[in-house]
Amino acid sequence: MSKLKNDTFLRALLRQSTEYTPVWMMRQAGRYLPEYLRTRTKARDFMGLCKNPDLATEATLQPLARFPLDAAILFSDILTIPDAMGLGLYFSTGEGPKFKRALHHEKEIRNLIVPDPNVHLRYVMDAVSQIRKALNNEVPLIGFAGSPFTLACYMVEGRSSSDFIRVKTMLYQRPELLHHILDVNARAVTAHLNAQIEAGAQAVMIFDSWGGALSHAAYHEFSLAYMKQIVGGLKREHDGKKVPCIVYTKGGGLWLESIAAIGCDAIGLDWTIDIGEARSLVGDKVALQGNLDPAVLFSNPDTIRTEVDKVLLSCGKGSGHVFNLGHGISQFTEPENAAAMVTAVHELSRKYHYSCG
Ligand SMILES: Cc1c2[nH]c(c1CCC(=O)O)Cc1[nH]c(c(CCC(=O)O)c1C)Cc1[nH]c(c(CCC(=O)O)c1C)Cc1[nH]c(c(C)c1CCC(=O)O)C2
Repeated sequence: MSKLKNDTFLRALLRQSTEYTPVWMMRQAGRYLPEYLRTRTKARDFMGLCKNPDLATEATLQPLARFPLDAAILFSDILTIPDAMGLGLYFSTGEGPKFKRALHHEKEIRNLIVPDPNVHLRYVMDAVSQIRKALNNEVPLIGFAGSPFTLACYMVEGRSSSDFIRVKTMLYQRPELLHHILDVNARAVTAHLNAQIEAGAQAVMIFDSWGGALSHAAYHEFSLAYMKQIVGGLKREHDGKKVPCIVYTKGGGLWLESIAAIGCDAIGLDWTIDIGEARSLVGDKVALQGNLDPAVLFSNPDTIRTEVDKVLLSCGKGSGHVFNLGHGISQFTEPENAAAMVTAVHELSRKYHYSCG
């Protein structure tokens, strides 16, 4: 396998020196791009896009054609795993994801099985290999999955929720039942990420979008413990290269030291914590990824530049930082403002890196 032309992102995740701070954006392929909306009309719906490797490749490459990003992320969704478990994922316009067969009864929960990623999620692996070919070693490809707890939120609620009443009721009333779901999910996510690594993903990220809704104790028991199990079961090397792993808990700012201790290479930060403070909490144990408030991109290029510099300044000199938004880019973002962020990171970050010469 030939050499990556731009491996800045992978080096930063491994806390090796780089000339500038690499940058990508969570949800970088998506509805804020008019070309994505055009691609979406070629499929019946969003899942039709995910399940068609040609279209998934097209969508993955769109943000890279516009912005000089330092990494690509597989176009897919965290909910492909519960879909492969037979829960019947669908998206109704304006309402987000839903499941036809949410987990309402104990029998359904006891019958859950870990899907074979190379059979039931073959379309994801096909997309990964096709995207790798199309990227032609320009930048690395990130594979991903949801955390066991975040997946359980959707599987039990059956849809997005603002209060997670069902899953939290289960957590306190039938903890052993939730633990069963989480254990199946952790095994499914491990197998899914390892299959993505074998298909060509050069780094992986676990999205724990709802772990931050838990209490301190419940987060450790019901979310972090299962992410630790996954991290421990990942293939950390493929084709002679290290495959770094990023763990992102939205709202996880209070738990950074425990997250850093599970063996991941990097922690994704949302925008609520000061990145310099995060650095002093975790020391040089892990790299950090983040953490501009996505709402900054609703402003203008000058303000964006100022806000980017604040994050870089707080992070300080040295290696181990991947610039990103603190959560996914909003569908209402002007693409020009995303461009301004990427340019600002590349230009302003050079002064924070020690030159190798
Ligand atoms: C919770 C979650 C989901 N999916 C994901 C998460 C974790 C990250 C987070 O917290 O945002 C992760 C995800 N979803 C998508 C990606 C693709 C890669 C990328 O560009 O980052 C990734 C990494 C595509 C997508 N996933 C989805 C879209 C929009 C679908 C469309 O075209 O209408 C995209 C581009 C749909 C989706 N999928 C999900 C929701 C809640 C929705 C609706 C979101 C909304 O309406 O804003 C579940």
